Amino acid sequence: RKSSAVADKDLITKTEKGAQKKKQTKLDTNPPKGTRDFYPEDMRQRTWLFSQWRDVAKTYGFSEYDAPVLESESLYTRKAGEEVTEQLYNFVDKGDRAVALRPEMTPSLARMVMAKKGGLNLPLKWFSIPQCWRYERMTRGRRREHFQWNMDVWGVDGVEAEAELLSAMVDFFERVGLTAQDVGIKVNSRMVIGEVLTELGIPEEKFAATCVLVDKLEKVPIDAIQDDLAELGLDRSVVEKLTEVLTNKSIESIASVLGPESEAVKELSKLMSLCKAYGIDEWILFDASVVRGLAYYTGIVFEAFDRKGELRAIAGGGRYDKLLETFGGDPTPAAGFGFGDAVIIELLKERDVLPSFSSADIDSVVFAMKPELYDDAIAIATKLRKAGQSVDVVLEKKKTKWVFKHADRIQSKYVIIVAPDEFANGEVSVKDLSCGEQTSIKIEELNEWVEKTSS
Ligand SMILES: OCc1cccc(Br)n1
Repeated sequence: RKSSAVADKDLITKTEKGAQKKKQTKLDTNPPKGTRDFYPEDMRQRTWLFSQWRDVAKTYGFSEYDAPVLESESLYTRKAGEEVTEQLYNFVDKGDRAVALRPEMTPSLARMVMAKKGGLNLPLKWFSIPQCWRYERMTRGRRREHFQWNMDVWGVDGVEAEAELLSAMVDFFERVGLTAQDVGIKVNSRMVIGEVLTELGIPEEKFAATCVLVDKLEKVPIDAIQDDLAELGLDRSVVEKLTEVLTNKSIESIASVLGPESEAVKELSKLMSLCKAYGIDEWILFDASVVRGLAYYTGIVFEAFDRKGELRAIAGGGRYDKLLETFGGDPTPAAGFGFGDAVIIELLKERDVLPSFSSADIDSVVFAMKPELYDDAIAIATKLRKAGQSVDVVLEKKKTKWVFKHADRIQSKYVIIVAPDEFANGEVSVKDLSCGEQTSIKIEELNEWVEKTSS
């Protein structure tokens, strides 16, 4: 047996060697490709954005729900050539199940509604702020995750549901300091395309995939999707007729194309008059070229955009009356929107209306001038916390100079100094960092001080 001293020495050498070995394989501190870390300042910004979304949802009487970020892949196998399903973040799990990180929330919502088999009292007005995922080859270096505010109304046939959703979107924009000069919301109905395709004798089952292709036409030249169009059996004349119809920028002009009995024209006209009733019509404009890229939309569709045209769509949504049936459920009307967390932040920055999130909003830093006063300092901190203040306690022996620098750095409003002489007189010293003034306050009057300074 080695003496304990020798054994200890060996152990230390081994530990050092271990540490050295560990040092060589340095951790990659980046988050996984396409994902973000939220440090405290980022998290304050995210919490602020989510609280704006939650406030609007509450104001409109919507209830929050959630579902797993992981879903069965079968929820998203729609085979309509959508970007959102082609870039699925899917894999086979250890139980040999084909699963995916949700790329959107609506299918989870449909699954939850279907699970209750009519046991839910309609209409439903539900909202959620899920993190959604896509697996895009990093060629374009785009993000693979975002948080998307979802608001949905289930069980309402009429465009009253869409009008309520549009009003909620506008309410959010106004809350964060944007105006109808900054943002517009383009509104259309997929029934416009539906009526044109019916006129041209294209069967109903090609409707969804055609809409997805038309949406792509907005972004790429027609040659890029010629094969897809051919595969769908859409010859050039059909596409030319469609693109000609989609150039219409007024409901009157589309009415001249579709005729006075057009259902699309009727629902669009009704939606516009409801928007006037909400007082949001200056935000809303008809644009027949808006189709959105999700296959399951069946009627009204809309998308919010920045009027300077510098950013991608801010938010989008529409009616999706057939989604439950595609999952084998009962026909249930539904409409909703999705609102991503990235574009809106870019827009608020660009319009210079994004608040600052540098401050952790600390009211007081409390510190014991002498270690023997530490117990008294934490008793005072506890008193201030119970009175409603957010208090940062200096947990170690620090010089006063450090404490003032620290308090300044975290933008605290006050520094409470527990010093021997004042404490012996039943007082603490309070420094107001907004003006530098330092006064003594009786400990038994601290609650009144909190009251006075927080009003
Ligand atoms: O907007 C489409 C989408 C879906 C999931 C994740 C991200 Br980032 N973007």
